[in-house]
Amino acid sequence: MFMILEEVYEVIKQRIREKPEGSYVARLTIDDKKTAINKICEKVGEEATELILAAKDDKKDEIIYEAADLIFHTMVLLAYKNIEFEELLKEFERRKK
Ligand SMILES: N=c1c2ncn([C@@H]3O[C@H](COP(=O)(O)OP(=O)(O)OP(=O)(O)O)[C@@H](O)[C@H]3O)c2ncn1[C@@H]1O[C@H](COP(=O)(O)O)[C@@H](O)[C@H]1O
Repeated sequence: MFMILEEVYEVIKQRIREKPEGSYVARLTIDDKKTAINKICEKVGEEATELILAAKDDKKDEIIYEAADLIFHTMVLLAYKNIEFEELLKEFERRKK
């Protein structure tokens, strides 16, 4: 089940690399580095706010939807910074008690 995150991460990396037409990730990352990182960070902030609002409204479906949006945009940020998914997993492993 967790494999899906890794699969999406690989697609995100491919979109950043090849910038195919019609790709949301390509649209978010196509500009010069400063603009791209600003656009990605703005989405991360926006999705975090939407998740907070959903949590406060106590609407389970919306919480799940907004959490997925936030995780997705966080993955775009990590991939754009050339961080491997494996490196994120290792950090969780390191924290495991
Ligand atoms: N998981 C996602 C995913 N989650 C959310 N989103 C997009 O993130 C955006 C969320 O922003 P908002 O909630 O603000 O909605 P919006 O108003 O439409 O957003 P904006 O266009 O204004 O930025 C939407 O446009 C969603 O389509 C995603 N877009 C793509 N993916 C995955 O990423 C892969 C690559 O996508 P493309 O780059 O589009 O090929 C796909 O195969 C999917 O697996």
